[in-house]
Amino acid sequence: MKELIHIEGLNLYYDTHHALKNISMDLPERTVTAFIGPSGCGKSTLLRTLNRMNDMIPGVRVEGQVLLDGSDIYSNEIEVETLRKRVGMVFQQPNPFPKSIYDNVAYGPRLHGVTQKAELDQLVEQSLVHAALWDEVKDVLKKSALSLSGGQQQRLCIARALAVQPDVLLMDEATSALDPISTLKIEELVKELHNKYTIVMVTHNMHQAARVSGKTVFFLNGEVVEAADTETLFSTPQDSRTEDYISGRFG
Ligand SMILES: Nc1ncnc2c1ncn2[C@@H]1O[C@H](COP(=O)(O)OP(=O)(O)OP(=O)(O)O)[C@@H](O)[C@H]1O
Repeated sequence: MKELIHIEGLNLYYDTHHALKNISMDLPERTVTAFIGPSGCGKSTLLRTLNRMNDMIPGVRVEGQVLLDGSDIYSNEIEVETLRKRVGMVFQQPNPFPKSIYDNVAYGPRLHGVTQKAELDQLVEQSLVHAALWDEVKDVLKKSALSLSGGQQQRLCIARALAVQPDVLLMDEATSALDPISTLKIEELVKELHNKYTIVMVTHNMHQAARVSGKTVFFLNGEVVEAADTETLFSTPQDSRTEDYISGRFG
C-alpha cells in the first residue's frame, strides 16, 4: 500500500521535556491507523505534528521530518493554512461553531474562496452524506448546530472537516465524550471513510482500535514500541510491553 505520510527521525520537545523520541514510521494511504498507549506517551503530540497544531504551543521544538506526499510539512515553503486544508482534524469534544448546521459545513469552503450558492449547497450536502448525518438534518439546515446531540455534533465536525476535501483526517479521541450508540455510529462512519481518506486516530479504547483500524502503533514514553497491521499486533505482538498493554496488565 502506498505511504502518504512518512515520518523520519522526529523529536519533539516541550521546552526541556522530550515528548517524542526519534519517531520514524509510514502512514499508508486510505487506511485507518490507530495510535494506542498509556496516558502521556505522546499519541496526541504526534497526531498534532501531522498538521502542525503544535506550532501554536509556546516552547515547542520539532526536529526531523514529516513528509506528506514527499514534501516536508515543516519546510519554509509550506503554508500552514494549505497544509491544514489537506490534513483536517476532529477533536475529543465536539466543537461546532455557534452558527447554523449549514454554515458550519460551508465555513471551510467559503474560507477557501467558494462563493457560488449551488456549489456550496452541493458541498454541504455531500459532506453531510459522507459524515452519515444528512438524513437527520436535511430539513433543519438553518437550525443552530448547538441544538444537535453530542454525537450529531461530532458527525457535524467530521462533515465540516470533509467539506474542504482533505486527504487526511486526524481524530484525537473523537468518540471518548460520546455515548455508546454515537460511538458505534462514528466507528461505522470511519470504516466507510477509509475508502476515500487516510485516517489517523488516537484512541484509549483498544477494542475500538481493533474494530476500526488497519494498522496500529503502540507508544510508550514518547517512543514507538511496535507498529504492525492491527490483526497481527493484537494477535501476535512482538514486544512483551505491547503484550502487557493489550492484555491489560498496565496502562
Ligand atoms: N502543551 C503541552 N505543554 C507541555 N507539555 C505537554 C503539552 N502537551 C503534552 N505535554 C506532555 O507531553 C507528553 C505527551 O503528552 P500527550 O498528550 O501527547 O500524550 P497522550 O499519549 O496523548 O496522552 P493522553 O492519552 O492522556 O491524551 C506528556 O508528558 C505531557 O505532559
